[in-house]
Amino acid sequence: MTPDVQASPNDPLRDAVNLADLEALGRAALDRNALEYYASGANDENTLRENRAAFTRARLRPRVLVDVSGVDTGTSVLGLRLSSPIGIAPSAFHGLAHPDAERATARAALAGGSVMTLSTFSNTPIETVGADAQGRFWFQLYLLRDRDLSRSILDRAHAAGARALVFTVDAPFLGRREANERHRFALPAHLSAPNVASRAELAQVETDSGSQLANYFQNLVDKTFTWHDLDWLRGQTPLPIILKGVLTAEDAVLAAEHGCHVWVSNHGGRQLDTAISSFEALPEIVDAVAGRCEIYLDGGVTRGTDVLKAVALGARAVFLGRAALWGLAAAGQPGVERTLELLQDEFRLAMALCGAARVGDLTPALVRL
Ligand SMILES: Cc1cc2nc3c(=O)[nH]c(=O)nc-3n(C[C@H](O)[C@H](O)[C@H](O)COP(=O)(O)O)c2cc1C
Ligand SMILES: O=C(O)C(=O)c1ccccc1
Repeated sequence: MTPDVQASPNDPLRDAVNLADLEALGRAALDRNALEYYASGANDENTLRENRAAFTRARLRPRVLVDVSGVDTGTSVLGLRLSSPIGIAPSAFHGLAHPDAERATARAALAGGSVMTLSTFSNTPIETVGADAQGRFWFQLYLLRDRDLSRSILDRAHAAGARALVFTVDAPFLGRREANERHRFALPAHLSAPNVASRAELAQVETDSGSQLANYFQNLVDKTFTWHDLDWLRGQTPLPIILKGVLTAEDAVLAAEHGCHVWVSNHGGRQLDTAISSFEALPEIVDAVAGRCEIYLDGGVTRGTDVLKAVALGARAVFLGRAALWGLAAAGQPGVERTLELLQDEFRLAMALCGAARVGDLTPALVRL
């Protein structure tokens, strides 16, 4: 007789039953430099923790005796069909996680019927990722002090098939991730940021104190940009513009008035420590925007019930930052696919147990804050 252990060959990805299992696999695959870059939040990491805690505190009010024999998790973002309201947030330097870097993430998003947001600071050129993603990608912009370079990046993203421009507005300066300062985070020599700078430029960055990354970023990114300049940006690209890093009703109203969509985020707790959790910021933003634009959310999403709560309260979709990186570090493309699959399965079950057969059936009445 064959023992059970042999009947089920050891496959760590298949054996992972939730995103925490994938996180453990991903963490184990990284060296200290990469792990601290991915995991860290700003300062005391209050906001990092609070993003998770806010989801956990909110309680569900499930409805019963609804036909949930065929739950449909499908939705759309800016007209793009998604298999569920789960996308991948932009994060820099996927090459720290896996040799296939952003190409693995893009292929996983395509395979999973999701959408990937490609960071300005990817290790892979926009064109390569665009070809892999086959239209299932948005491009995230850090506006650079070099406006000509910014413009050329925008042109390239559009030409490569990006469906939207995600303009990050919460990082004129990088928050202080103290572990990265203490251990002088540096991009390994084999990696570069081909959309913005050559490896040679990167190597010239002052490294005798603190994080190489923070210095590098500070030199490149524009800090003068205001609401008045949005019309300029509007003129540079035909793509829909999403402002990422909005946390207040006031700014959400300004975004809508400027014809932009809103991405509720505190950058995964990596920028302003003690900033409000994105989940707690959501209701006032939904209220203020009053249907004028789409609203997305990221920060601490690791459970199907997190997705359900955010969507019930008015988010069109949620996006995964670190969760996708852990999957990527664990196993490349199949790891990110598993992350998306596990979370989508959890979301489907949560919908069924809440008495919602369609994403459109998710309403604020399901959530008690
Ligand atoms: C390692 C790392 C790198 C990131 N790089 C970027 C970036 O290049 N551009 C950006 O807009 N946001 C960046 N973010 C923020 C994410 O887009 C997202 O807001 C955040 O990770 C969501 O929180 P979560 O990690 O809890 O899911 C980064 C986040 C992490 C963890
Ligand atoms: O680390 C980050 O959160 C981030 O947004 C970033 C992106 C590029 C370079 C440095 C930091």
